[in-house]
Amino acid sequence: MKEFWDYLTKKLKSSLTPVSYTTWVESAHPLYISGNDLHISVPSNLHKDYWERHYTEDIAIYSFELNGIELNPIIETAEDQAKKEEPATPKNNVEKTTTTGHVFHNSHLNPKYTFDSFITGSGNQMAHAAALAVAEDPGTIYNPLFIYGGVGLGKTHLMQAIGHQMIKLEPAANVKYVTSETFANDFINSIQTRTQEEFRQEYRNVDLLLIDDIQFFGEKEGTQEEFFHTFNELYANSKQIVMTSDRLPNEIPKLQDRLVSRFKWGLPVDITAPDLETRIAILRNKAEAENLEIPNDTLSYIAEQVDTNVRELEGALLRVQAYSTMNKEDITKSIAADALKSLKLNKEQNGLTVGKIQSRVAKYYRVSVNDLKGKKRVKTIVVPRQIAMYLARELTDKSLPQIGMEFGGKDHTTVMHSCDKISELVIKNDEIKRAVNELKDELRN
Ligand SMILES: Nc1ncnc2c1ncn2[C@@H]1O[C@H](COP(=O)(O)OP(=O)(O)OP(=O)(O)O)[C@@H](O)[C@H]1O
Repeated sequence: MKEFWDYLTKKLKSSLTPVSYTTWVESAHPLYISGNDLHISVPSNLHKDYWERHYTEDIAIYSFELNGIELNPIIETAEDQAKKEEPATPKNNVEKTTTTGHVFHNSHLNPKYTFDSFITGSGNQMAHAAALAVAEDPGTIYNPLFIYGGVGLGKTHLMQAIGHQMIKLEPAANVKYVTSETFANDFINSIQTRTQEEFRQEYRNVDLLLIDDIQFFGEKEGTQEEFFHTFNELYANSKQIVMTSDRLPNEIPKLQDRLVSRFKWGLPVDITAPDLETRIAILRNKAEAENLEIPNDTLSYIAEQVDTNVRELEGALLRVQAYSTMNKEDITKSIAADALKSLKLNKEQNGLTVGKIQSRVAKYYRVSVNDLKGKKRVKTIVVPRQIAMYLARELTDKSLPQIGMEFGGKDHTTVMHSCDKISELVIKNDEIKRAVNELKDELRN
């Protein structure tokens, strides 16, 4: 089995890009041969699907080439194996390495956002595999691909990596990346300048359409209508569509049902916050790219300080770098601690807690803190409760579920809805705007 596996992987390696090889092949392991069946272990259903579609024939051909037997692959995930009685042989854990380097040029894509520079970990493994599958086989299986998750977790990076990879594999491919706002603005401009036909040509003649932050479509009826037709046209022509959002399609307020249902046709994959090991790997990769010499204990220290968001993690590294340059000292754990002290203080907002916010808001609106934490649905309590949640989100670094917990164990979607509602009212309603500003000033001092 080992001889065949070495033979197979060598063959596959010569025909795949390094990132495809690492993702699909290195993550798989042969388990055992029973009769002519070769059992292979893969990390997820996505990998399974990929192996079944791409390598079944290769395995038969190469096994025949090597020793005259046509092996038939049986691809299994850990779940499949757990369901069976057959004991699986232990897997070798192949460590994953990534390299930085490739830079491609396309006016809409950030050259840094490639698969090579994207570190995978438990929070994004599924999204990464789906993105790579789409880049290699656009418009076929996962169409549309819908990537969702919290702020700064790599959605844009992954989405653009699909664009780069597709251009790399198919240089003539027409790839278009836009934010949902740009799409909306282009559409409005086309109406004003009577160039709707050009607009349609531009958006409907692409091989891959990447639309970032689709949640902002919610408010815009006309744009949704136009996007509906763009979507249908691309879909009908088997062109790939990839979207990102901070939430699932059905959680986007005011998104038309027909779009919600279309967005669910393909595959929704989420990205969650990276664990400590992934954060360290991201920092190490970034440090290498910037030619920074940083000891491992210091990288771990920085990764421990910032646990919510990759953008902030990168910011922390830059801060440490700037601090060490300013003080003309090498980057060490103690330099990192000094550099991040102010960041920590800032984040703690001079001891501002959700509890404090609740008491101030309760006092302002002459309701009780228990009312804010409770379930009463009367307007005189609902609005202050929503404002308190909004301020907790704005002024502390607590996550949506953490805030929900402090409001009597409410769900994170309730907090999200409250924050959206108040963000909207702050623009439309002068009274709310005044209250929010006064409370913010009071709480900050
Ligand atoms: N897994 C990762 N490996 C390497 N870099 C990453 C990873 N995840 C995120 N980043 C980096 O973190 C930064 C923020 O990522 P990105 O802009 O893609 O997040 P996002 O989820 O689209 O955020 P937003 O919700 O604000 O649009 C980028 O510089 C990106 O390169």
